Amino acid sequence: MTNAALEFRNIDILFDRSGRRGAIEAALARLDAGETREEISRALKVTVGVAGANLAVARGEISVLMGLSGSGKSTLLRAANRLNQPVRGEVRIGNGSAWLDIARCDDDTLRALRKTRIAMVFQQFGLLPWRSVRDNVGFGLELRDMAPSIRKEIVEEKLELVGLSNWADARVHELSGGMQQRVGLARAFATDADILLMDEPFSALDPLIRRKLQDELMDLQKRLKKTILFVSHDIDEALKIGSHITIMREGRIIQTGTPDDIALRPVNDYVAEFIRHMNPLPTLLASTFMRHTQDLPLRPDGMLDGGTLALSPEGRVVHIAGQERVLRAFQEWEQGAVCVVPAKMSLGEVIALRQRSGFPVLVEDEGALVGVCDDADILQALSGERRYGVPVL
Ligand SMILES: Nc1ncnc2c1ncn2[C@@H]1O[C@H](COP(=O)(O)OP(=O)(O)OP(=O)(O)O)[C@@H](O)[C@H]1O
Repeated sequence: MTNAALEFRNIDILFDRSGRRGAIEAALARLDAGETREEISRALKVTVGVAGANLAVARGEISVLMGLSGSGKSTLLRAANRLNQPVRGEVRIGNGSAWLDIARCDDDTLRALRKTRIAMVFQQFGLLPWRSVRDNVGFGLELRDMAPSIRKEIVEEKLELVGLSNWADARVHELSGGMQQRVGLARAFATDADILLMDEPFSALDPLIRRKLQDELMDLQKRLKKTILFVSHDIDEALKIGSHITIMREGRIIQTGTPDDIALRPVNDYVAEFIRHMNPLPTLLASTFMRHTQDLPLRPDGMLDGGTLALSPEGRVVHIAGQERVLRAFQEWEQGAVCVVPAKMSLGEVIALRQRSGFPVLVEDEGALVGVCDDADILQALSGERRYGVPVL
């Protein structure tokens, strides 16, 4: 990938529990010979944290590492700022026109990268409880010896960004978990690092706050265009915020793809099993479960004829281009209106519109009619049949 901000190439990360010289080399030889993590652990007391990982994270995207506990997500993430040192492979970061290998660069370069390019947000916030919110947000800048006046300006701006301006003088321990996590976000944004590493930053929060912070993160990311590598063990979170998702199992990458790739084209049963447990309502988009117009029987009266939206009796089509207009359409609801929705509308919203209107929901893309969602399509999407060809039950 040419526009990658961060790239892992053939990464192996091993942890030696034996203390014996040569244990890592012996483990690598067994790994190359195809032995499993379990076999290597038993024979040599070496844990394979990550094996043969390749991943490119594009500039400005949120890339999510996803998998069960112990699958190697945090270990791979931590290689991005060398909190974990790979025994083989490269961790490449773009540096103007050249590439730097974080896994092998000298300590001064590493320190500089950590100060200016890569910031980390931890699950447990990593805040200093005795300091004020303001001083926590400015902590990274303080370490960089930034002049207090400039620091103050940046800190105020980031506090405003995460909606905590009124809490600047409070001590961190006075804040709720969700607010503390916002302080963590503001601190990461304040460093001006272009790459953010986030290790399950929201997992300690209750579901409502968690969803709100996910929305805020997506919004901030759109505005600030950071490159974010995000660890999660929650498939719904991954599908919601990730532009790419990487599924890991026992230290290995099983699949990397867009949310659609993962949800609609899982490479094996292991990935499909995750998808089986996702909540499809906010995740599946109309484009993924509609029936395409070319697959519909054409009607001589022209109702679904021709592939454009000039298709229904006057005043009975409601154009809905986005969330805001869905809500408005709900308020000014015209009974019996046929809904035309964009291809990016979620299953949950399509169901609500289908329910209100009493008609199948039509799907448009760039002004052309591309598909229709009727009850059968909706039920198939809910049951998982349309997603990967296998019913849930
Ligand atoms: N510093 C370490 N020393 C020894 N073993 C480690 C170390 N860090 C990770 N491991 C091991 O590497 C494997 C992968 O762990 P890792 O923390 O990356 O998994 P994870 O997918 O992030 O799990 P979780 O969701 O529970 O955080 C595990 O077997 C773990 O015990």
